[in-house]
Amino acid sequence: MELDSLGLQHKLIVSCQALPDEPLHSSWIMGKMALAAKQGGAAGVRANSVDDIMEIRKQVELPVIGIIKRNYGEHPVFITPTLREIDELATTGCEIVALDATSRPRPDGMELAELVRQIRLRYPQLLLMADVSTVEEGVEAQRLGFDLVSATLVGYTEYTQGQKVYADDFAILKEMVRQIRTPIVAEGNILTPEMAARCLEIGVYSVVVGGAITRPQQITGRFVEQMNGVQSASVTGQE
Ligand SMILES: CC(=O)N[C@H](C=O)[C@@H](O)[C@H](O)[C@H](O)COP(=O)(O)O
Repeated sequence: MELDSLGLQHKLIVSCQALPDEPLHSSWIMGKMALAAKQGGAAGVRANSVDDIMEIRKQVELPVIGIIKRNYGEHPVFITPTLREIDELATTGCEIVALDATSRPRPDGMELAELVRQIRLRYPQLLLMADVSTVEEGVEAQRLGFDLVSATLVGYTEYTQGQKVYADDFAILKEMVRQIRTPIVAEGNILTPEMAARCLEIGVYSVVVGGAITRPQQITGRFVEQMNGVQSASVTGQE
């Protein structure tokens, strides 16, 4: 499959995810989230688990980036960690699969290069998106032939803790665009429409927005945080 045939270039992809410990955990709700995203003009969807992807595909005809988040004990690699998750995702017909492409060892001990080789052999049609946390990991993902490189894990690996993709006017994305020819995806903590537009100016291929659209507990939290500590005019006026 050709990436450019999916119509994702310079477009918004909405991540519709709610894990078991989140209030909206439900394939039915994720299907409706995807429908709402489509009505709002999203060009694609990112989703977790076979059940959610199947429901989303019933609701919308948009390209899907599929992942399976699975924990193997205490192992830190959890986004599509092994070939087992790839086999499961292949049953959904999702156009793109995203997987952890950090330099960390995988739970089954397989090297990333070998995993990519096996996926290409089994599923030559599948497009592969590398979820990385550093520019160097993005460079390596390009070398391994990934179709997309996404900044998904910036700030989420032990060695990038505390980093935000938007720091210093998206410095890390600028560096990825400069060093990597593979299309770059801005993902993770893109919180406003202005931020998404800025990522396009910087030269990314697409922007993935999750929580700021589909996690109401996060959206509510930001309202509350902003409002806390503000003294209302009427209260201060009475003093
Ligand atoms: C680190 C991790 O587990 N990221 C996950 C990857 O699929 C999702 O939980 C995020 O929602 C997604 O990347 C979009 O990011 P944000 O929700 O910040 O817009």
